[in-house]
Amino acid sequence: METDLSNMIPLYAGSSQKYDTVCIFGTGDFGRSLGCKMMQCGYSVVFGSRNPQASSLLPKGAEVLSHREAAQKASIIILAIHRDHYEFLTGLTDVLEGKVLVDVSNNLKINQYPESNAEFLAELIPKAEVVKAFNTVSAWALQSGTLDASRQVFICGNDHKSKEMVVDIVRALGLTPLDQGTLLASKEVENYPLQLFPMWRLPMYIATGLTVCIFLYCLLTDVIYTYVSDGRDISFRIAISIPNKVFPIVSLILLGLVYLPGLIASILQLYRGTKYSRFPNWLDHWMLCRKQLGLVALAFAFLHVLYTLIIPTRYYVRWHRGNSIINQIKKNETSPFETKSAWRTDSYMALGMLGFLFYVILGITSLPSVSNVVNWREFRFVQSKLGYLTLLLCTGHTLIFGWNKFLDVSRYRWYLPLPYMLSLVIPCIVLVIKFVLIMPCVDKTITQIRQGWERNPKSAKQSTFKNGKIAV
Ligand SMILES: NC(=O)C1=CN([C@@H]2O[C@H](COP(=O)(O)OP(=O)(O)OC[C@H]3O[C@@H](n4cnc5c(N)ncnc54)[C@H](OP(=O)(O)O)[C@@H]3O)[C@@H](O)[C@H]2O)C=CC1
Ligand SMILES: [Fe+3]
Repeated sequence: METDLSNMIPLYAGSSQKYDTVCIFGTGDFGRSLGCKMMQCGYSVVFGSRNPQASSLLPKGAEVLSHREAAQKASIIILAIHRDHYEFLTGLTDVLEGKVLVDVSNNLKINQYPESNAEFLAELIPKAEVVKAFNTVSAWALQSGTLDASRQVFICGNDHKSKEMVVDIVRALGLTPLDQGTLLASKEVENYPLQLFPMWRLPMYIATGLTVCIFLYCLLTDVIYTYVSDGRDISFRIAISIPNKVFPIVSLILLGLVYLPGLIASILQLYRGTKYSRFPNWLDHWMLCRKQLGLVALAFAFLHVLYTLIIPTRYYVRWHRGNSIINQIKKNETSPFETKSAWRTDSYMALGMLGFLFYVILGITSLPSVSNVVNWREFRFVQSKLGYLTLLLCTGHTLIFGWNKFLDVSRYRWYLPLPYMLSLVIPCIVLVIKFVLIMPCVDKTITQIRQGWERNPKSAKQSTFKNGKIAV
């Protein structure tokens, strides 16, 4: 920790607003940061340490005593020490009896021990009430003014009153308490800080897999095909031309994948005739990471826009343009103006720009700071209606870009479909299914099912009971 806490002056030192005394065991990074924050908020803090005299970095006004003396001064003891060192607590069983022990510890690996640290502590000191809290808040965040995500404090414990006491402290520190239930939940809570972007993992795997596959496909049908059939080296296309094919293809496929699980869910509900039946786990997980899929899709669309904007400045494009003008001058001819081509290029660009605008609106509304200020109906309107409109515009953009290229057999290299055609498969499937589902007769049944109607109530109840959980 770089900040010297010993120079920090508690905000409320000497003020009339004083809370209870809280004891913190351990004068390490976390103990010191939490202690300082608590003193700033009006708590008296007493530290319990192995070496009370040697602790020089502590905030001014903090009392440092031996573990036994410190524990006697407070009804809440926050254990800012690692689980491996908990054993010494057994020697303090008599003073810890009836006290609230707050376990803040984390592990180095997911499921490192068979039981959670909090459960281990509860077994070690059965006569104390153990509450798990603060483990997702970093010492750094406590010192530097908390970030939004680290403001949440997950709390779990078996005793309601003890949990309430911890909730009060959390609130007083300006943090947000989130009750996670009994100590049974502590294992999950301890795994939270060890999970790295859990909802981003699947979208990133899909995006990386698609990017690699489509890049190789374009490389094969463009650079390698030209080299093998004509002996020409057009490998320079690897830098801009091929990525600018890959980005829109991946973006459109990902956007299609954002809306596909919702449709699969509707079809499943129609087929089962009830909503009171769980979706398969893969579908649940897919639905949960739709926002992340959409944001990755937006990033790819953004790259496509950037790469397209720099096209006129490329050497190859400038050379090609100059060359064709010189050729026309040499032959003393002018290529005729084609209204059809003008219409085609203008309309695919117009659809592309509009599609991108809605894409950006979708991305912005999915940000928590924006989605928090719109109500559920507005959020659904943007994410569903505007989302399908975006998909429609972007699919239209790609269809017009492709135009009648698919009719030209010479374009099919090694009999493989044109790259842009790959991007259309999923979006077209999604749009067709959506079109069928919004037909009044189908839509009416889906709406009824979503309002709780069941085609076969008896069997639905049995399956709900069997699964022990109700799908919403
Ligand atoms: N650092 C962070 O950002 C976060 C930490 N945590 C958790 O907080 C706890 C403390 O972390 P942190 O402060 O970073 O760790 P440190 O290593 O900085 O501090 C741990 C403290 O525990 C005490 N200690 C060390 N060995 C023993 C022992 N054998 N017996 C008794 N006490 C001992 C020491 O205090 P003394 O010398 O005073 O006895 C030491 O300063 C950990 O469980 C960690 O998982 C949770 C969230 C975030
Ligand atoms: Fe495009």
